[in-house]
Amino acid sequence: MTGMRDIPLPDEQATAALGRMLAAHLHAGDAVLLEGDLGAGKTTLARALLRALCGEATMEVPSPSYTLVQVYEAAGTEISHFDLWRLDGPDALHELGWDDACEGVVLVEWPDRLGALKPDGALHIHLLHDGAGGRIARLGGWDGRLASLEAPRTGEAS
Ligand SMILES: Nc1ncnc2c1ncn2[C@@H]1O[C@H](COP(=O)(O)OP(=O)(O)OP(=O)(O)O)[C@@H](O)[C@H]1O
Repeated sequence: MTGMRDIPLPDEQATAALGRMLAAHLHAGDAVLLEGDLGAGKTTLARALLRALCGEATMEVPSPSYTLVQVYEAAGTEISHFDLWRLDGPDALHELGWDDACEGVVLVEWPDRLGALKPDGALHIHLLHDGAGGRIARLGGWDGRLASLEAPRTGEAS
């Protein structure tokens, strides 16, 4: 993928700060595809992003591991958080309301399960272990919008 950008995330606070920073750039119709092994930091990033989007720093953000999707609302826009690890195939995705969800903001964990439904122009985020206890966020896609992202600020209240 061209136009990739690596952001170092030395600790959990940096992962959360990246989530908050990204939230400020998201609009209806955006898709964020979040990849990473077990323990890579997907939940940390997703929770910070959703809390920032909804403007509620202490909001409960239940894992969609079993329900496959959790839906939030912010300023009239629906934000759908999918965890597709247990998805049974693309038909099940339609039953979960995928098509309507894409009119708002979608945040997808395990996006390889989307197959042909993977949205064009999505922001891809791959969280990788950096070998020193921290993580690296490898950002790609997003039709040139990556260049406009500022580096996340750490040290803010999460
Ligand atoms: N940049 C980071 N550096 C070091 N540790 C981090 C970083 N980001 C998150 N962590 C820590 O990594 C652990 C796993 O994070 P998290 O639960 O978010 O991962 P996950 O990808 O959702 O895992 P799973 O797929 O198993 O649910 C947590 O203890 C979290 O605090």
